[in-house]
Amino acid sequence: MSEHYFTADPGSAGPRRELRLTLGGHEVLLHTAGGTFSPERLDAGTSVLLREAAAPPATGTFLDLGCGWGPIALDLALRSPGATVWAVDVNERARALTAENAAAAGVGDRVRVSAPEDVPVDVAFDRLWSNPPIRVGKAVLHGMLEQWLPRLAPDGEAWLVVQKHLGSDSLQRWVEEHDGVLAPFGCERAATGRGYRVLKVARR
Ligand SMILES: C[S@@+](CC[C@H](N)C(=O)[O-])C[C@H]1O[C@@H](n2cnc3c(N)ncnc32)[C@H](O)[C@@H]1O
Repeated sequence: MSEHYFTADPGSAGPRRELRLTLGGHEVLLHTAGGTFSPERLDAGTSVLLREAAAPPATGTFLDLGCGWGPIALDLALRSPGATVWAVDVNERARALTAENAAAAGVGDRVRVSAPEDVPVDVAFDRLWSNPPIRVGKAVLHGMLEQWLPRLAPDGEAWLVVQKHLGSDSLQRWVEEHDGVLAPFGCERAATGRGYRVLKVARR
């Protein structure tokens, strides 16, 4: 059985940890566990994304694609008091931690934790924020973007953080030059920091 954090069944749970973080301007006490992404600390790339992405609107429907234990979903929900945030992950333990952390942060009623296949098809997203799972390989990553980017609302924006040495520039080119379902979308490099690029994707 695989023990990668990005599988549905991430293997042995490993230690539970407490992390005290400031998300969306609020200090929150969260729990993480082994078998999820970056359980020891807020990932550097996630931190760059939260700092560099344009402030989300106060209301709307947002998506955290690949939520892990939930830092992006919680940041969005705490910043935008009128928003509903879908927190989606294939990893069951990650989803359980996100639900627990959202409840502890007081936003459990606005964070909808879900397996990818359970998000209703008629939900459109005003914002998609993601630290996507690069290590699943290009084919899977590209498939995820082809599945979720077309679900952006007409004025929707996606903000993605990708490590430069893990292919941020080629991912940007791939979106820009896509001549299928992503043809309506442009992709620009909105920020750089600590070896990461923040990409903004929106309809041209
Ligand atoms: C780089 S981690 C980011 C986790 C979290 N958002 C953070 O910033 O700490 C990427 C996440 O994507 C999830 N993932 C992998 N494949 C996925 C898929 N097909 N659909 C949704 N999530 C997926 C992984 O389980 C992992 O939790």
